[in-house]
Amino acid sequence: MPAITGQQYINRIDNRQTEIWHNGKKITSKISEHPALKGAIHSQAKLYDLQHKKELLDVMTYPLPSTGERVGTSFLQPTTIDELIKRSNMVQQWAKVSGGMLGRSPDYMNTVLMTFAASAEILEGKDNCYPSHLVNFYEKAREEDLSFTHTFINPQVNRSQLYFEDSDEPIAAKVVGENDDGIIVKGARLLATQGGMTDEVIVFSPGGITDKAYAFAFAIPSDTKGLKFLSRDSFVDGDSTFDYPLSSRFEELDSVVVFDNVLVPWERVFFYNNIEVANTFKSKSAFLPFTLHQVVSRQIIKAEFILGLAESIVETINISEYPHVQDKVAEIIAAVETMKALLTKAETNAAIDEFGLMRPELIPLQVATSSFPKLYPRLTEIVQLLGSSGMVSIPTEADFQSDIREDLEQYLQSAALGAKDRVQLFRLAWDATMSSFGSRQTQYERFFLGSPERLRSELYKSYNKQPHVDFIREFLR
Ligand SMILES: Cc1cc2nc3c(=O)[nH]c(=O)nc-3n(C[C@H](O)[C@H](O)[C@H](O)COP(=O)(O)OP(=O)(O)OC[C@H]3O[C@@H](n4cnc5c(N)ncnc54)[C@H](O)[C@@H]3O)c2cc1C
Repeated sequence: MPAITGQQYINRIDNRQTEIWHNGKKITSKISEHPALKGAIHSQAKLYDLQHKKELLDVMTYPLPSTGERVGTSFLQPTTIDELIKRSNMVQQWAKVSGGMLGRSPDYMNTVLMTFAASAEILEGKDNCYPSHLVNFYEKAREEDLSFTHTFINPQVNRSQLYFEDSDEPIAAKVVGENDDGIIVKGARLLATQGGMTDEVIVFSPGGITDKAYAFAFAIPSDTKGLKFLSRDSFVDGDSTFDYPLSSRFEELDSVVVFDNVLVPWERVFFYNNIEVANTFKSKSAFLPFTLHQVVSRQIIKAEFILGLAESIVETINISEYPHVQDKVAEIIAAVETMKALLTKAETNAAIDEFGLMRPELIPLQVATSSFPKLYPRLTEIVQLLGSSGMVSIPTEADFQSDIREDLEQYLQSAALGAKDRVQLFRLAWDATMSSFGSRQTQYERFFLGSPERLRSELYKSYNKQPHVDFIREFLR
């Protein structure tokens, strides 16, 4: 089955017996009908449907050389700059559906898996490493258009550098045994966004491993025996897209993943019991440049969404004449254009890497992704500052159908819009920046790639500063 449709995605997710716990209960209904999950699942289905739109076919899919069947572009291993740009066009096409709010649309993990498989030769000849398993799994995922959640970090128990887990029962997931069929994993991992609403979960060591029991990488179906997704409380307050324009459609949920003596079949183990590989595979692989390329492509759409939102508020209440308002919107414009310029530089300076991939230049992408955790909270703050009391003068759809409708229409009208349209706009601004959904978006942009300080430290370490130091030396001569 090549690139799937939305309905195929929904059927597959519903047919799985995935164990998801939500608000004190195990979900027993169809997952796609559960109030906390249905919005994001149906939005994700729309993404898959775009793969079949005639006019988008060449952006969203590509033909497999072996069979000619069309598969999703996010699986494409690019060998030319045109193919690299095709990848970012595809990411942006999907991101536009949610204004960039679906952080873990399937292209994110498809990209990650694509890079891991392209770099599988790193595992060749190493102890307890199975490069062919990784390549086979990538090909299966590409041909069946599988969707993924992932867990790359350990529970937040004690982050001191001196901490070693010594509890009798594992907390962080570790290998507790192996047999003819595979490895057995027990313990927990964080933080699977979309946990339960994907076909599979991909699990990689968090890095900085000193005990080989924690050194592993594998992928298993979401409904594997013993695997549980413990979801956080939902931020969906209702189905109305007028009242909750974003949370009703794009609430992805985040979950703790519990492995209760889960058997991972050998053919799904990429490596285990190898500390050196666990600590270096991601950094030696093509993971970083291509994942950041996906991330920046999406973040541009999100910044453009915020720009559109801010300017819509400005026009609606007619505040464009004030210099500080122009200054604030210009700040968002500068963010959008800077992010776009960085993406263009990364693509223009792409070059073939050691794995034969057309790799985007890393530094501009690191600059963009290490800036965005600071930029995004500021962009949402600007929306709040421009919207002022409008951000909370937001009656509901039901209010507009009640006896107070005439009052609302009279007193909540604005320079450019009637009351209902104005409130609809401000509810969107509220949901993007102030609701529990909006606050989580800010936290997501701050942390989803790792802590912002670590991103900037990586930029510091990888940037070639020497020419600039030489410049100063020359200058002082
Ligand atoms: C909304 C959201 C969705 C996410 N989705 C996913 C997902 O789908 N899959 C996934 O695997 N992960 C996901 N993550 C997890 C994300 O990767 C982590 O939040 C990130 O790596 C930071 O780890 P942490 O949350 O454990 O923070 P911690 O490491 O516990 O950090 C807490 C604080 O301590 C500081 N700190 C910790 N260690 C050090 C140190 N050594 N030196 C200096 N300061 C330190 C940090 O800077 C931070 O301020 C998600 C996170 C969020 C917020």
